[in-house]
Amino acid sequence: MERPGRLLLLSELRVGNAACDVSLCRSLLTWKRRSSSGPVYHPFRPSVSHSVSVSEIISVREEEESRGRDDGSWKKIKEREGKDCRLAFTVLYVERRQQHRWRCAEVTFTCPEGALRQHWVGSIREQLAAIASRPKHLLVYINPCSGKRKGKRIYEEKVAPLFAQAGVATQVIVTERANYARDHLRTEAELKKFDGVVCVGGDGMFSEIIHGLIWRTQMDGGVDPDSPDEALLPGSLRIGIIPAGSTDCICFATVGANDPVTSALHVIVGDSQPMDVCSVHHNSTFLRYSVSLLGYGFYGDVLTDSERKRWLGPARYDLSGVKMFLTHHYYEGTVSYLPARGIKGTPRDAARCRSGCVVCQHNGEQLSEKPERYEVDEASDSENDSEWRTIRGKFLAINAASMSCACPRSPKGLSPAAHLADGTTDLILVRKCSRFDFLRHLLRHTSKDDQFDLTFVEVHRVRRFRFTPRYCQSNSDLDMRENGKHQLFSQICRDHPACGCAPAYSSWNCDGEILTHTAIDVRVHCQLIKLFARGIEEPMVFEDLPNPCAI
Ligand SMILES: Nc1ncnc2c1ncn2[C@@H]1O[C@H](COP(=O)(O)OP(=O)(O)OP(=O)(O)O)[C@@H](O)[C@H]1O
Ligand SMILES: CCCCCCCCCCCCC/C=C/[C@@H](O)[C@H](CO)NC(=O)CCCCC
Ligand SMILES: [Ca+2]
Repeated sequence: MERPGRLLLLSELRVGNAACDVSLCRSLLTWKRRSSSGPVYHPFRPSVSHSVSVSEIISVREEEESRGRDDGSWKKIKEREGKDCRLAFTVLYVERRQQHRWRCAEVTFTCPEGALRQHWVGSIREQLAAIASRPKHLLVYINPCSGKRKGKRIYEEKVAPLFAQAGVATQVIVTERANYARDHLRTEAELKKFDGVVCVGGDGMFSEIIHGLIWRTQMDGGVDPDSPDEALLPGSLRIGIIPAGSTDCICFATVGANDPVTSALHVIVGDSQPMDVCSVHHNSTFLRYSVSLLGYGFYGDVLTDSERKRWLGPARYDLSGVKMFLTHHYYEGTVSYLPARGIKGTPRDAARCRSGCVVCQHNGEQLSEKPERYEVDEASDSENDSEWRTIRGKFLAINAASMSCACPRSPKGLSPAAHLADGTTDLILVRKCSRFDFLRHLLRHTSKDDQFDLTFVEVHRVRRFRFTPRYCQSNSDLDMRENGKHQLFSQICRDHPACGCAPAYSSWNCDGEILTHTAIDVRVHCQLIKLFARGIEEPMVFEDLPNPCAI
């Protein structure tokens, strides 16, 4: 029973031919078919009830009076649809489909009189306007070259009409070159005018957006991005991702699907998902930020090789993946890391990071309440500090996954138990092993088997790590990528793997971009940015499922 104080509206309205009791409470719009004997409970004819949370209503519109008036079909429409459009209003709302997809559904209510319709429409609009987290003005960047080059069409056909229906104003910029969006955000964009930034593209385009926004925030706040020890300032604008790229792992891991309509709806309802960001430095020079994968060895080589095959589209990764698997290069070097202590969660947990994740909440609160704890670790981070661990060896792959990196290629991801916003990254070390063993490890990314349960694989949840390739160790300040001799030999070996000579170094794959240095220092910044997302929702239990019987 609803407490009377919470009930805003209760009317008998029609939905199609059926009379319904329709109520609007503070957070719920409910319509329930009346049984023929009135609103009394009938054990053999249960009435169908639908509820929509106001937070998931997209918009409400009054139906047009002119429909069918001129050609005399008005009466027919009335008869067929059982409604008088002059007194009707339609509510557009989020409907959940399979595999975390959202769609915009609608229901039309017919009122007995115009004043009642006004009252209903006005009340719903008032409630929607009171949701402060909904964006009203968005800055949209479209990469016309992402994935299968369909970004512009996807935005125009699937996303723009939804934003228009929801009354979200946009400024749309189609990028003209790589780094156009990043540079525009750094220097030109009037960010005060907007409630968020939307990027239409892949992980590389998202990377441009965060680089622009994070840079601008640090400049405005007087923070030096070149200092690996300085805490970065969080930005105020949320970012929406309309997936149109080749991997789209950031969208997949934060929403659960790579679907432009689903993403647009998460933007409209004003969702918010905090996310960790890693800063990557070489000595005291800032290189890049990363939110998904930092991969040396296998994933670095796959990316380097695939960049020469861009014309192939998303299939380039499969081809380069097979090639690099057969090439089977290993790399020598030293990894040092600062284990994440005093936090919840481990990389071998069965639990996954999901919507409203308690691990992320707990760790985020702990790091913001006791930043000194974090700072103490950071301040005493000399190589001699007992907290730091060091591993020297030969590796096929060194991967740091700050989130699961789930994507359609690997629905559980590189580190299935990694968290979006817990202030840590999972450092995965795959030591030199046979081709057969490496294949076992890789294939486990696509099955239920545990990819870490192998003797040559280890995984550590860390807050900071460093890597130095072996050939840099004699002079750690010198990065051998800048040494012409080694670069030349390495290039020859890369292009002619049959020569049997192992290359000295690989490259880092940083969220799909190649880094210019191999010796790096990586630090996780807990919850530095926010997305228009809510994390992957758990599948609904039976009682929560929308009733399939439409009214
Ligand atoms: N107008 C443009 N012309 C050429 N390149 C662009 C343009 N705008 C952005 N870029 C660059 O294109 C690269 C790839 O873009 P994006 O990440 O959107 O697609 P993708 O590589 O197909 O997808 P994914 O990163 O998911 O694999 C990015 O590095 C980005 O900087
Ligand atoms: C021989 C059979 C092997 C099958 C194994 C499949 C394993 C798949 C794991 C997928 C991990 C994706 C990690 C995501 C990285 C993104 O930040 C980045 C940018 O989009 N994508 C790539 O680098 C693209 C990297 C694509 C790698 C294949
Ligand atoms: Ca994380």
